[in-house]
Amino acid sequence: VGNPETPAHEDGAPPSRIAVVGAGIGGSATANFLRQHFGPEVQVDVFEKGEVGGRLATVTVNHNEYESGGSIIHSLNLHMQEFVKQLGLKYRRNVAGKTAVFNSEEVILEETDWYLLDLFRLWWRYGISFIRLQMWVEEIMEKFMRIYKYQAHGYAFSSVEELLDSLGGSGFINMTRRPLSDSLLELGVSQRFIDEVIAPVMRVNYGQNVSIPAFVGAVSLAGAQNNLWAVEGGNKQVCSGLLKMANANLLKAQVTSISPLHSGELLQYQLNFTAASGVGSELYDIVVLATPLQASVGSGLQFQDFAPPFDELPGSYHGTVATIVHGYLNTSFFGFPDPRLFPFASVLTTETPSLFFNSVASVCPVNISAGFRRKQPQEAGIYKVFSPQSLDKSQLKTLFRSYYSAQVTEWQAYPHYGSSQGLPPVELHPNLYYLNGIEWAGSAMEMSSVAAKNIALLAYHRWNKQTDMVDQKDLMHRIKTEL
Ligand SMILES: Cc1cc2nc3c(=O)[nH]c(=O)nc-3n(C[C@H](O)[C@H](O)[C@H](O)COP(=O)(O)OP(=O)(O)OC[C@H]3O[C@@H](n4cnc5c(N)ncnc54)[C@H](O)[C@@H]3O)c2cc1C
Ligand SMILES: CC(C)=CCC/C(C)=C/CC/C(C)=C/CSC[C@H](N)C(=O)O
Repeated sequence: VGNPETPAHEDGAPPSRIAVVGAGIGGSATANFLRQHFGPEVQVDVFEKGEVGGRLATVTVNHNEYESGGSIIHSLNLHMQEFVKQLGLKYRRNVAGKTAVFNSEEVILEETDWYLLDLFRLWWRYGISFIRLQMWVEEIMEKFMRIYKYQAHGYAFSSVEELLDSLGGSGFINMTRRPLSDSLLELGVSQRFIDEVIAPVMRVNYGQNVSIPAFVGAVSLAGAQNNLWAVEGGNKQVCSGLLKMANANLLKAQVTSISPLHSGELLQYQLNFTAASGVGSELYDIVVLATPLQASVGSGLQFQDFAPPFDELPGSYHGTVATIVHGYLNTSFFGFPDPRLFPFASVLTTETPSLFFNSVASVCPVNISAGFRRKQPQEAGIYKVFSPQSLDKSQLKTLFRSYYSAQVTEWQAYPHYGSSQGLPPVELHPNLYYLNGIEWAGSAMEMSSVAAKNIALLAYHRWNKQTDMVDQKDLMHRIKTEL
């Protein structure tokens, strides 16, 4: 759409006003990076129609908060790590707990206290599938980490395809197009391992099956490793912290439409919005849309007067329900009549039509005081259940012997992978950028953060017509030889 080469200003003046639509991690990180690149003078307005944090949110039970959206962060997610450092926030390590896999009749796989025994069991059941898988994920992570070097050197990409190509060549792009199961079978991973281990991980993390693309499959598997952390006090604090650090103006308003305004050589964008106080309209030099634009998500944003016309993007988002339950887990349902003998903190499930939930896990509050311990199943505890639909009373009574409360969050959670072909564009119009296309490669806090840094760099280079910093090839080599 549009021609990215058209300049907004001919005179080399910096932009005076930039708008970001959405104050999730993507929008907040964008505001922060825009401030870093464009300097202290530019006005950065961030529009948010709901809560700062977006899909990073908590629910409160008994005066404690629990993550109901994005909850875990990988130890090699360096943007998230850097935000936490810069904001003076603290890490919260995962409190160890054992995982089991349930197939609707019995627990088919269980972690024990003995690492070597677990390894032996995996080898006995699946051969060397798990070693092959581990090496595959490590290799992908290693290539993915190149992005931090490229971005530190100021390089930007005009599309998600260009970004992926620079990290892992055509192999990475192909991984966004072919099913995870095909890639793993080709790798020599057994069908049994795919059914009993990989499928349960895809169900808990993306609510979908092993036909999701291999790239997001690898992101999901990285999210099942044991080097994970979260932000003490709640992940959404990163968003409010970044907005503050960026000295951005937060406007609690829903942007209802956007249209380009040409006046001679000058191109600006008019944003119309609705706030509690009424409707408003503002002009901006650069606009970043940091929210999914698929119809099923309902951003309420309309594109007006774009030639050629431009509208919502194809594809849909996947509905996932997170239910935070305070109660007594019905361990009999999993084949453990005596709750004292149920050793698991989380139960994943295989792809079984009769199962009405994807996973159930005992969860820790966002503030873990010293000496915190997980509740035993014979005690009332706090559990998070992921399911494709809201749980009815009888389903809740199946999973819990009794419960005090059940708080439901219905998310348009992540792309419904396979509902659209190809990856959405980053550049929608000369100075109008779209962040959330990256989710179609993989949806995670760090993916939105990587996209945020990329868009801030791209907007800066486009504004200053620095074409040599965009879509450069062979960056590994170039960086090695740069002074
Ligand atoms: C249940 C669940 C669990 C997850 N678990 C993890 C996890 O453990 N680890 C991980 O890394 N990721 C996880 N994710 C994914 C992660 O949460 C998302 O990828 C990430 O938060 C997306 O951030 P974002 O800022 O790009 O989008 P969003 O958070 O969706 O932000 C978009 C914002 O834009 C606002 N907005 C929309 N339209 C308008 C408008 N017209 N005007 C003004 N504002 C508007 C919205 O209100 C929203 O606040 C999970 C997601 C879900 C739903
Ligand atoms: C972007 C890279 C390289 C790694 C990110 C790995 C990661 C943290 C993936 C998590 C993905 C995700 C959408 C998880 C959802 S569910 C999380 C958790 N199991 C929960 O119970 O909330």
